[in-house]
Amino acid sequence: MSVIELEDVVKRYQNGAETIEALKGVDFGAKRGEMVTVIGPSGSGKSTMLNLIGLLDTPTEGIVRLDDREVTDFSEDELTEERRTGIGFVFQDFHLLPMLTATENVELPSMWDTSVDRHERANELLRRVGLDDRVNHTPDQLSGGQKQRVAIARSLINEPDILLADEPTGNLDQDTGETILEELTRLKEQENVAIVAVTHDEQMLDYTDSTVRLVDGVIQEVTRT
Ligand SMILES: Nc1ncnc2c1ncn2[C@@H]1O[C@H](COP(=O)(O)OP(=O)(O)OP(=O)(O)O)[C@@H](O)[C@H]1O
Repeated sequence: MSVIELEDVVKRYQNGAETIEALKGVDFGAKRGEMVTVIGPSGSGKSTMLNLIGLLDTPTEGIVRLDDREVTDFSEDELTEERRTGIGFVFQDFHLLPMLTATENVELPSMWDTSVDRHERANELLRRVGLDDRVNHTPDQLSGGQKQRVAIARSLINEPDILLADEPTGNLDQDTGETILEELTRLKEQENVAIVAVTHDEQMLDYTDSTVRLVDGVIQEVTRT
């Protein structure tokens, strides 16, 4: 069963008198333990799709389902909770806080949670991404690939069901990009998360379970690897 699903989703933006149809009836799903990559040219609607999957926006038409529940049935509090704990985000430019150590950056999204030893869990996640010897380093003391590993560890701190990755290799050279993709491939199974990645990077397609090609707001092709 898909943990996140879009059914015949249309998204229109109103720009003054102009209406832009960014998604024109998109069907999409991602399961736990699976990586789905959305690829397409600039302006094809990838970010729009990611915003809907991340519950950061709502469709103009169609249905978004999370764990088989229609998102329109969620209360504001439930939506906030899902965004905070159900979904982890990884960005092209890492979004780490420069004054904080790797451990503190990883802990940050769980600051409200008093039920766990956050420090311990953050260090455990950093160990899992191979950074046990960098826990006390600040971002300026880390390479690009190491920063992205910290960001991946941070995205997992609240044990999300879905990890959304927006151009995760966009700021990395090819070799480093590959190690990050290997890391994500390993983690999707270990952590049992659905990974939805958006990219221009064709090298990602070697690592993904399924590729969705988006062109001008329409899914042109779905390829399973
Ligand atoms: N808030 C907005 N208001 C108006 N139009 C928008 C808005 N956001 C996106 N669009 C338009 O919707 C279309 C899809 O944009 P989107 O950002 O989803 O594309 P993308 O595939 O992510 O592009 P890129 O790879 O360049 O980031 C584009 O034509 C864009 O100009």
